[in-house]
Amino acid sequence: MRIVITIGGSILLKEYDAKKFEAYAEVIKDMNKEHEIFIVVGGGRPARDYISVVRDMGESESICDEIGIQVTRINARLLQCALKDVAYPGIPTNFQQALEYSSTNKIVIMGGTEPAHSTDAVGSILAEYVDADMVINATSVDGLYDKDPNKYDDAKMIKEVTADELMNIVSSNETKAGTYEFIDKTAIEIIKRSAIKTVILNGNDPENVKVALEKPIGTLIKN
Ligand SMILES: Nc1ncnc2c1ncn2[C@@H]1O[C@H](COP(=O)(O)OP(=O)(O)OP(=O)(O)O)[C@@H](O)[C@H]1O
Ligand SMILES: O=c1ccn([C@@H]2O[C@H](COP(=O)(O)O)[C@@H](O)[C@H]2O)c(=O)[nH]1
Repeated sequence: MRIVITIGGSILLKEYDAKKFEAYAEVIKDMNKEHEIFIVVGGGRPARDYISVVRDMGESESICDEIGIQVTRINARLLQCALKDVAYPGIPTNFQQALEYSSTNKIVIMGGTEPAHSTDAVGSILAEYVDADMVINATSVDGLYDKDPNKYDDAKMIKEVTADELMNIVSSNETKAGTYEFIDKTAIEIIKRSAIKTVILNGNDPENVKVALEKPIGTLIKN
């Protein structure tokens, strides 16, 4: 299978050390024996911190997004370091480059592309562009809930959802730089039109990404 894995910066940089990058590198190398893997890395806390500094300077949301993109590319570079020579040694800045780099049979890792969406959208567009079979979105919660589980104790997890239902749940979310929480609307629109199987799961344990290939885990976005 051709698989796009999006990994939240919130997971990789939770402890600010090499361990999570190295743990992901092992899982990705293992999956790469049987599958063709593309990775998209998010910005996490560092992206939010930098965006906040630039916003305080009065810069536009697009400039704030651009700073966020730079951070996602640094995070992608860190994962590339952990994967060593099984990863392609460049970070694509667009989808055509990603496809070109993949022709080397190396694992392609990228961050953001252009302003006004999150790396979740990058993962969905990349999956459509390279005709992937599946997207695995590794985030910091077990999956989609009917409301933010970090704010509401009674939030209930949802195991399956359509793109339209998901859009309703996140419809009130903000669309400012660094605030594309959980999943953004662009990502959902692409998932809907491409109909590529997408699973959102808890990536704090990298092994969960492998589990998604074997059995239901997290939230499945169905057609
Ligand atoms: N309905 C919801 N279901 C699940 N999580 C939600 C929901 N609404 C908001 N959230 C929040 O979304 C967060 C996960 O998304 P977030 O964008 O922080 O992480 P990420 O995509 O994994 O990483 P990053 O964007 O930092 O690279 C959770 O911490 C949770 O609090
Ligand atoms: O293609 C992209 C990717 C990211 N951004 C901006 O960067 C931050 C961090 O990315 P996350 O995926 O949310 O971790 C994001 O909030 C955007 O502000 C972007 O504009 N375009």
